[in-house]
Amino acid sequence: MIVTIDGVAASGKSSVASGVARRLNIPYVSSGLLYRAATLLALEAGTDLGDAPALIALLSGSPLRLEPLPEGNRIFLTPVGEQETGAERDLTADAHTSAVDAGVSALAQLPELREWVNAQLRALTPPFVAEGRDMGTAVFPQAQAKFFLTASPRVRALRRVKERLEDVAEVEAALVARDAKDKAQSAPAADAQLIDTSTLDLSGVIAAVLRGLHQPASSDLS
Ligand SMILES: Nc1ncnc2c1ncn2[C@@H]1O[C@H](COP(=O)(O)OP(=O)(O)O)[C@@H](O)[C@H]1O
Ligand SMILES: Nc1ccn([C@H]2C[C@H](O)[C@@H](COP(=O)(O)OP(=O)(O)O)O2)c(=O)n1
Repeated sequence: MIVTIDGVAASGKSSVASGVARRLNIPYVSSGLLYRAATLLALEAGTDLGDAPALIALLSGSPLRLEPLPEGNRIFLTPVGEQETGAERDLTADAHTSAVDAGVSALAQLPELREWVNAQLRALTPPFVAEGRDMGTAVFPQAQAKFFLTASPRVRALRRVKERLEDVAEVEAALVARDAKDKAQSAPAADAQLIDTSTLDLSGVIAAVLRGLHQPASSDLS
């Protein structure tokens, strides 16, 4: 079984995917974490976020390992020279900074980078919950159940500042700008169930998804 949870930035995808996956006792997979880790490595290496061949070359020499932990995915890099020792660097926290937020959409619009991410996702063995932007459309169109989360920009910004202690108006503007840049790959699947999470708490959204696993496609659960 594959369940997809797509949605706009900070709509609750990873928290909801984690909660649903734990209830179903299966892993969940964060596709955004792969885009974020690639962006972090590019920023650190000074690689142009629009230069697909240079990015692919950088990533080919930077072995990444996505660990689909139920309580939150983590991503690890084996740094150059550490292949023998097996020592890894945990990139997860550094992949969630405002600098990565600001750069990730440029990299994510490159077809070569999307293929790099998608190949890793398609190599995974089901069952799992996959979350991102295009899980139910481009990557796993065959998924058994698909969801698309939205929430108003202000609600999403208020949720994010609880994590990062930044200015709400600035965070809201950055979220809206990123939604616009990610629009091409962020359309809901025709058979996705839409959930507006603006007035639901996390357990309410998880419950709506669990109910929706048994609903016909294309119903509005909000
Ligand atoms: N329905 C909700 N009600 C309240 N807070 C939520 C809800 N959904 C998510 N959150 C909180 O909002 C923040 C962003 O959620 P997250 O799962 O990281 O979103 P995304 O993966 O879409 O970026 C997190 O701090 C999370 O705990
Ligand atoms: N399937 C995906 C997942 C993420 N992306 C891109 C677009 C997003 O701005 C970044 C980061 O995604 P992520 O899901 O981690 O971001 P948010 O938690 O929603 O802020 O990656 C994508 O293009 N396709």
